[in-house]
Amino acid sequence: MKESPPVMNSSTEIPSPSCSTGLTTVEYSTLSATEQEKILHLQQAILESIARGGEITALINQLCKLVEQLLPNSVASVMLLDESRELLNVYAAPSVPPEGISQLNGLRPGPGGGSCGNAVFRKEPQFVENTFTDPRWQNLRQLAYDFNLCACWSMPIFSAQGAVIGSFALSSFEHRLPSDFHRKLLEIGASIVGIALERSKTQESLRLFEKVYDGSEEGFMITDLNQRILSVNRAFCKVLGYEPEEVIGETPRKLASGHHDKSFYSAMWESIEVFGHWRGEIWNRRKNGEVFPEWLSVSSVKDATGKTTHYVGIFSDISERKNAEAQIQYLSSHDPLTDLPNRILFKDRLENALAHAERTQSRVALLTVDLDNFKLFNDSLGHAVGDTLLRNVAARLKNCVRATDTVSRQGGDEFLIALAELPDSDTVGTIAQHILDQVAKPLDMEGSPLSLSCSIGIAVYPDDGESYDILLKKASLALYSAKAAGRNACHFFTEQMNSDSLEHLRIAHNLRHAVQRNEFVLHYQPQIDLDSGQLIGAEALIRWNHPTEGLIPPARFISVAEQTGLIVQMGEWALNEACKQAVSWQRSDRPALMVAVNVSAVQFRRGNMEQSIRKAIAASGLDPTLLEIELTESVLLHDMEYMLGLIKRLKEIGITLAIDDFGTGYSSLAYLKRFKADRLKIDQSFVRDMADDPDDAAIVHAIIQMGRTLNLRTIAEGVETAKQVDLLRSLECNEVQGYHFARPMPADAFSRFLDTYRPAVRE
Ligand SMILES: Nc1nc2c(ncn2[C@@H]2O[C@H](COP(=O)(O)O[C@H]3[C@@H](O)[C@H](n4cnc5c(=O)[nH]c(N)nc54)O[C@@H]3COP(=O)(O)O)[C@@H](O)[C@H]2O)c(=O)[nH]1
Repeated sequence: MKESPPVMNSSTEIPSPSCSTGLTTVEYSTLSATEQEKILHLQQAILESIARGGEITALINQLCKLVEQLLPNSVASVMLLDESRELLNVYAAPSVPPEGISQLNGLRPGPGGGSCGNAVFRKEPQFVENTFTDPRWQNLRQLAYDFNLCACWSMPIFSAQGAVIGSFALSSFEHRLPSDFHRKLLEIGASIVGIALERSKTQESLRLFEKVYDGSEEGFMITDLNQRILSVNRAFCKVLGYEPEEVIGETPRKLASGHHDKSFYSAMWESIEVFGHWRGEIWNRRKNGEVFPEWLSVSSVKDATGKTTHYVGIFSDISERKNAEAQIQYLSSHDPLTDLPNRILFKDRLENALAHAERTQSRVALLTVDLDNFKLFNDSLGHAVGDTLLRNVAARLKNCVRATDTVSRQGGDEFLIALAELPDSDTVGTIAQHILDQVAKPLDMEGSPLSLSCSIGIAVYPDDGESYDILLKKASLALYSAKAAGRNACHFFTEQMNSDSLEHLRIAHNLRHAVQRNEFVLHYQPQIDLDSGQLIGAEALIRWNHPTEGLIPPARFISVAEQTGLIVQMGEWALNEACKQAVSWQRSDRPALMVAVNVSAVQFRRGNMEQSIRKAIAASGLDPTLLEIELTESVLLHDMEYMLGLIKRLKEIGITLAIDDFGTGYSSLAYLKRFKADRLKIDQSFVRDMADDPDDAAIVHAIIQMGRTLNLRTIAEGVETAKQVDLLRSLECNEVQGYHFARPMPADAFSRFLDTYRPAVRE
């Protein structure tokens, strides 16, 4: 049995010779005075060693040597059972050569296992006078011969519980039997070894406990039955900041944080009394006053009779874990960019506000806020600037509402606001207008002012709905409507929006079939050169020729087609059809006609525009210089580098480029130059009122000037009156398009128009 050395102290008792094994022992009094004296010397020597605090192996080796001195011509040995309790190994045999030890190791106790094997097997002393002949030495005969071990006397060693753990033996180089004195030596030897090993085990356990107790990361506290602290470990002192002497004698109440009421402690002590333990989270106070969370386990310690004698508390400081949990909790409920609550927390807060509003009969408004053209800023100025803009907007939104309201970021440039406890809907309108004004205030971006705007959709509880989902859906519809109405506006939800959204779904469903059945037609609207009055081209405009509803204008289905992606197929068809048609109009007696085709942003993102255009030209045989594609500014600014490359390649084929709805977007000179646009189409919203509104006239004038500076032609769309024509001419606009000249018409009607058209004679 492998044993760790014990640490013995001077209080360790030398066993009384009569209490060694419980076997019949030699009476001390039967020994002679000299023998008694020798035994006393032996005990004294061992005691001195113990007093010096020697190790157990050294102690047992010394014992062997001392006993050997008392029996000349002999060697002493201690063998112990291994952990399996099946084999004996030499623990100490200071005078036996190593070869002898290796022959002895692994000895199986049994009738032929020599004196030690038999002592352990039979649990009683074995005195073999002649090892060469005795049957008990049958399995060890060779050893006896090799080392001239003529006789061998062995005494079993017992544990405190009475189990045999090994043997103490004296092997003699002469055939002989032990005298009483020798038997006494054996008894004392076996007894000392037994007790020393036992002590060693206890000491080891104690040392282990001490190690755990003092080396532990967890705080330990031991109290008596009255909860007076008896002992605390190092971790306790480290966590709580007390020295042991500051808490010993006190009760754990010294550590109380005041965070728990009486019932908490009563429940805790009830559990300890009934179940013997309590485990849970508790807030305690450090010496410096700081309150911190602990994971505490308190157990009662009972004696052999089951009576509680002590309480042990073990705890760990869980502040860090709690902080990490709080951090995770925060991150999972907040947007990292703006620090605003995210969708999950927003929903929770709104639902609480709704429950409160139901009780107090008040109103709650849900606002969906979306920045106008944010993507343009993000793509053109870079994401770092985009992030700064979002953080600024978040701060402004928070400043527009009360602390009890919630502003949240849903991702991208979308924000949600919950306004709680509102007296009426008018207040919402006022707050929404304030938000529009605040967001529209120029931002200082590293010295350059930057203007943003936003659109807001509003749904109000209980008028528009009673749940988060319904209010969100309705506020989103209202937002959609605000965007469609030209942005920088706030719209309250109306039932009309609901039916519009149902209409949207219906269109999305039918559009798919329309694409399969090819239910589209192109109408063409003439474009006139203002100077000469000549018809120079046509804009191809798609219509849905619905089997039951008749011609449906693009305003009703283009955005749905874009959202569903169907625009890619529809746009490809329009391109092919317009090219074919333009070729069919070509006749020697007619001037060459340009055909302009609208191309949506989605076609650039999802389709292969370059290939589609090349194919349409190849299939129709149209001179590429007679094809113009109309793009809005926003298409060009999305993924600018890619678009620059693509437009460059298309222009190399000869295709021309018109910027549609010019004036409503970014209107930047820089990108017009980079993209080498050919024509600017002045948005009809400016043309419509230019005759009456000097601001619109000024914008039209500025666009025409800008075009001239950059060597671009300008075309005004939506021209309906002669007055507008005159004004545009005076501003030196190049071309015009509008109902004043002709509405968009089917291809055959356009063909007839071509034949009958005569430029108006200018006065
Ligand atoms: N991606 C594609 N978009 C397309 C395609 N065809 C059309 N469209 C887009 O739909 C928008 C609306 O088109 P439509 O209803 O045909 O309106 C055009 C004209 O009918 C209208 N117009 C022309 N003159 C006047 C006028 O004097 N008064 C007045 N009130 N309206 C007039 O303007 C529209 C032409 O606009 P524009 O394209 O900006 O030149 C249309 O704007 C396209 O965006 C398609 O095939 N693909």
